[in-house]
Amino acid sequence: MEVYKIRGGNRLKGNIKVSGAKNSAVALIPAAILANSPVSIDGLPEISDVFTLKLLMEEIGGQVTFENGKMTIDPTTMEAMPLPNGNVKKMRASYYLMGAMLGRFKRAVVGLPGGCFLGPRPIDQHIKGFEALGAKVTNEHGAIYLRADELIGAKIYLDVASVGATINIMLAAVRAKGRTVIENAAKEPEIIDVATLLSNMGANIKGAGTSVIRIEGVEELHGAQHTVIPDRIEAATYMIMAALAGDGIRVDNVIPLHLEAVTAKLREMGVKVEEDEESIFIPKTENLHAVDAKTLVYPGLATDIQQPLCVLMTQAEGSSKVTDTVYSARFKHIDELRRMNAVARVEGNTAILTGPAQLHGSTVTASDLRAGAALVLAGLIAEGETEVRDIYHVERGYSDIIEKLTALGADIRKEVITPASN
Ligand SMILES: CC(=O)N[C@H]1[C@@H](OP(=O)(O)OP(=O)(O)OC[C@H]2O[C@@H](n3ccc(=O)[nH]c3=O)[C@H](O)[C@@H]2O)O[C@H](CO)[C@@H](O)[C@@H]1O
Ligand SMILES: C=C(OP(=O)(O)O)C(=O)O
Repeated sequence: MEVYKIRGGNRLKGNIKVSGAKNSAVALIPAAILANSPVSIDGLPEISDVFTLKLLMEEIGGQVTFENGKMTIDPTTMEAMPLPNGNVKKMRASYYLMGAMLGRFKRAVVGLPGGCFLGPRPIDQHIKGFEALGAKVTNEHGAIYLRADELIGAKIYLDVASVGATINIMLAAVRAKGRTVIENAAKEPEIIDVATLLSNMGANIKGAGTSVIRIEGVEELHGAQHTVIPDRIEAATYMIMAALAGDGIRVDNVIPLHLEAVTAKLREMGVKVEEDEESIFIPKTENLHAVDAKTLVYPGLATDIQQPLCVLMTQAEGSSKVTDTVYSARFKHIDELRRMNAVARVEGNTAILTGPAQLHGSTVTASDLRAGAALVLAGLIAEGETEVRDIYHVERGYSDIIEKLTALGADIRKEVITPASN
């Protein structure tokens, strides 16, 4: 089993470069299925979700190269191969194969996705959208079967502003006949990024990034070149790390606008955040104040940053509260932080953390991606050694994390431990 071993207490300094956004990358790659010639995507993060998608593109017959963050996907030889099991289960966003394959082939078989368990994660809104476009959708032994004679544009009101449902419906609707209108669409920057690639492929999409997206279906989509936007969640994680353990850290390759909610919350806690055009500098933080926070859909504070933010709250003077309104059970990290001496508890969909607490190194387990990131941050400020287990979750979303943190002065390494030392 691979683990991270972190010796806490080092002060960190220097520049850290954010990689391309996971939540864009995992939709941009399946979008290539819709083209009739190769699609190239630059700036992709080297994370397991991207490697898994490369395998999935190949499983359905695509020719794929991936070098130095650039993936070129030739979709011309792809077929509507059923994907009921296997790689689709390793990640959440394999659900985008449903929309993209339905758009291109008018049929698909895709196993229900894996990914982070954050409490229930239904895909009913995706399915409602596909059905509205004319697909027959059934769940057979844990795989979703989608079939349509033709896709016809429709008006779809999402009951929840779901990122995945918005993108998935967009992927199918760009090849439907006529106009699709998605109302109460999610507004996350990754949706704009995917719409930009699709538009460059010849799609007709208006309103991405607002709550109403209008799509006029087209007969064909062609190849295109695209560069993925920076990962705002990775950036926010490193901003929090800078506030916890930094003696001056510049986070490079960011779009500050995408980070407004986290920047505001950090400032409220007493962190100095100096924004530049494409970077953010955080000088050494002296005193942290307790705050209350609530996760919301974009442009609110992202649920994906709630778990790392909890670590900062353990270091703030007083009692902080963070309520997760998107995933009410996303608190598995709290028990692990308590093992490290954090003073924290969960009440309903709210975590309450009292600080400042001197964290102690411990053996802890990452229950999901951002819980893992939170435990890495906690390990960096803990007294003694922390061992983080189940790091495969972390590697779904943080490109070169060991190299990036080591370059700032962190004492973190990956080790293989044998079951005997469990
Ligand atoms: C690959 C990817 O982009 N993952 C992100 C995406 O996940 P994902 O797209 O899966 O999350 P959604 O935006 O769909 O989920 C938002 C909320 O809507 C609910 N819901 C969603 C779909 C549905 O059909 N029915 C339903 O009830 C969910 O349970 C959740 O409470 O957005 C989440 C919320 O910002 C982030 O945490 C994930 O990092
Ligand atoms: C929950 C996350 O990812 P996914 O939706 O891919 O599981 C995340 O990125 O924090």
